[in-house]
Amino acid sequence: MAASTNPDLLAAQARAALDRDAYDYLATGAGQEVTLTENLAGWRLPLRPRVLRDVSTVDTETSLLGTPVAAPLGVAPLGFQRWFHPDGEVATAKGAAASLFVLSMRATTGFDQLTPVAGPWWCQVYRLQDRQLTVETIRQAVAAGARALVLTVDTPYAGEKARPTEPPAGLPVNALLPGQPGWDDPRCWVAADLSLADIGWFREISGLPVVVKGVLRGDDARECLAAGAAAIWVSNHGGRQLDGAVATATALPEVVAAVADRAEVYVDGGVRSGRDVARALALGARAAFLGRPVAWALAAGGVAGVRSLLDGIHAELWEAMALLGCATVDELIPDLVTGLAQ
Ligand SMILES: Cc1cc2nc3c(=O)[nH]c(=O)nc-3n(C[C@H](O)[C@H](O)[C@H](O)COP(=O)(O)O)c2cc1C
Ligand SMILES: CCCCCCC(=O)C(=O)O
Repeated sequence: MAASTNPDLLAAQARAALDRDAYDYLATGAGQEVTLTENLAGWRLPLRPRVLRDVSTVDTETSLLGTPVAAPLGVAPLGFQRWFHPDGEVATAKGAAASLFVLSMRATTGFDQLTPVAGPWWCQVYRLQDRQLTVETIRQAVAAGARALVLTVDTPYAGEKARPTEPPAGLPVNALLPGQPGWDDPRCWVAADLSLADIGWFREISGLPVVVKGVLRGDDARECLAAGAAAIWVSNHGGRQLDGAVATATALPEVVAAVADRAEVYVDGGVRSGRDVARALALGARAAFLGRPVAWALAAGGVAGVRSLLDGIHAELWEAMALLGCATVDELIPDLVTGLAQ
């Protein structure tokens, strides 16, 4: 079982538990994996703790689009989770029940098995080439209790990966979609003509807030908000799309400045500790999401592995806040990492 947040240890445990293809699919970045590496480096921002602050109580609670959460962290959408563990998304959702869980549209488990075990959850979506299939899937997500849609916008085409990613025959790669179409069915490929107008379309057909995931620029963030987005998620898909794209820790301040408190901003990519979550919040994010570490923990330890990882990250965040001199998440401000006033 994974008993640590140490990313090297978790990755080694996952490597031991998985076959080579599954491990490579999980680990890979796009191109020469420059962005994959830069995402990690981006968070190595020196911390500037305040001392002589009253941290006799430290409160990590916040809310995400109105949903109260014990800590400002969540599980990023990860496709094909039954490739990593027989219980796949069900195990992850159980392990993450105290956090926010985002279900991938490329899930390998149907809504019916997932919703009885999940805490609060959002559903990640693409606009598929078949609009009707998209609509029917979203109607099911709404009926199953999704509290928001996370529209991924950085994947008009899948970035060419450094390592093989072909899922094994028999893995139900479209388990959420009516009829469970196969991997090679063009109706389920992502629509490459996705536009700002689709943000309003997703909101209308679902009645849910739409979080736009995959934004790296302030001007794009402003346009998404004007088009009806409820929140912006700074992401480069964990370095799996455009290799060379800016690290998310570097992109975050520009997006936060452009959004200017009009909406919540989230971030993922290379977040590996509670200290990284504290850095993300100091730079203006409302929450940080974890991708690969959750899948490593799932592969190595199933439900208990995921729970242990998220509890560990939460504990690290608590400690980081206490030692930074912050009693609440609102006290995590840019000065603590940049030396610049808010
Ligand atoms: C194995 C794997 C599968 C992923 N599947 C999806 C997906 O289905 N939809 C999506 O929007 N992002 C997907 N992502 C991107 C993650 O949601 C997230 O942006 C990224 O993993 C964060 O970086 P990190 O892995 O360094 O934490 C996937 C990432 C990985 C590693
Ligand atoms: C390599 C194509 C699979 C796409 C579905 C999951 C995903 O987004 C990923 O990055 O992997």
